[in-house]
Amino acid sequence: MSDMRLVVVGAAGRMGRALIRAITETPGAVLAGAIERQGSSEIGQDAGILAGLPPGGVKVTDDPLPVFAAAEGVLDFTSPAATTAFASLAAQARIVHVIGTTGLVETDLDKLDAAARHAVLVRSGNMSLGVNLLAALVKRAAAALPDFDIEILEMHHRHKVDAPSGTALLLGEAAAEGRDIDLSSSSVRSRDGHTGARPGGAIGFATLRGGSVVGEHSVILAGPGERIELSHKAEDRAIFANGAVRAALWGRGKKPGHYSMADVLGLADV
Ligand SMILES: NC(=O)C1=CN([C@@H]2O[C@H](COP(=O)(O)OP(=O)(O)OC[C@H]3O[C@@H](n4cnc5c(N)ncnc54)[C@H](OP(=O)(O)O)[C@@H]3O)[C@@H](O)[C@H]2O)C=CC1
Ligand SMILES: O=C(O)C1=N[C@H](C(=O)O)C[C@H](O)C1
Repeated sequence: MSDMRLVVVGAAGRMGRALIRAITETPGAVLAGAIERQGSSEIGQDAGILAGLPPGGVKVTDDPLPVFAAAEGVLDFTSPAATTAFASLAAQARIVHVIGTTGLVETDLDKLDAAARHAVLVRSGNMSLGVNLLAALVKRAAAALPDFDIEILEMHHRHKVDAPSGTALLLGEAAAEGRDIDLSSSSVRSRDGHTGARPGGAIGFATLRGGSVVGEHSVILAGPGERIELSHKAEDRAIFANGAVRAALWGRGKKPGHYSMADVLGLADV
């Protein structure tokens, strides 16, 4: 089979550059395009150079249509507005759309579901192997300890714009699934002032931002007289980028649908 032709959107971003490196290093994948927003100072730049590699001949452009038409997959770690627009283009081109963008709201997810009727879409708040395994462990722990309080703590770099992180929400969903409860009606997103005692069965979120932290998450299960902490620390964005490339290769030839990283990694039934 020929190498899978992949496009990176948001190519000049922190993840965009990591994705270009991951594609270049992965056998079976080849960089077929690099997209940035109109007006970006990186338009016309060689994507390899942008990612700290030797020049590879793919220039950054702001016109996704012809690039998607000649590709088989797109890797997208941008913003909710950009991702919903790219989803419609990827669906028209019938190419695999791997989405790492976080901060998506219900109306965005409806648009992604519509796109997934025509093309393969793989989306996860965290594309790393470690976090997806952690989610499976959290689901089990939450089910095994129904009376323990669950709190999710995360820290990210100072540039992150959404909270709680996509990973924190993914871990919250795993805990809620383990308890057979609905996350949106059980979560406590912030606390300030006289909050009253902790509601039983709540899943709490706490957010820290600062410096250059790539991503750290802890799920704390607190019971009477003892506490369990399940944690993941990301040290390099390559773990997310490698997961995204793996997802694209997995999605090649699959039926249209909205898939998760747990599907890609075979963890969906763990
Ligand atoms: N699921 C996962 O495993 C991971 C998810 N993420 C998520 O990925 C997203 C991006 O993170 P990060 O790389 O740190 O952010 P950056 O801001 O560094 O990168 C985003 C890039 O997308 C570009 N962009 C925005 N809109 C468009 C558009 N319409 N067309 C083309 N390019 C566009 C931005 O350009 P400009 O700067 O000009 O706006 C920027 O270069 C976030 O939502 C983050 O939470 C991050 C890491 C892992
Ligand atoms: O914005 C980031 O950097 C990250 N975003 C994702 C999230 O919101 O969880 C994944 C990772 O933690 C890094």
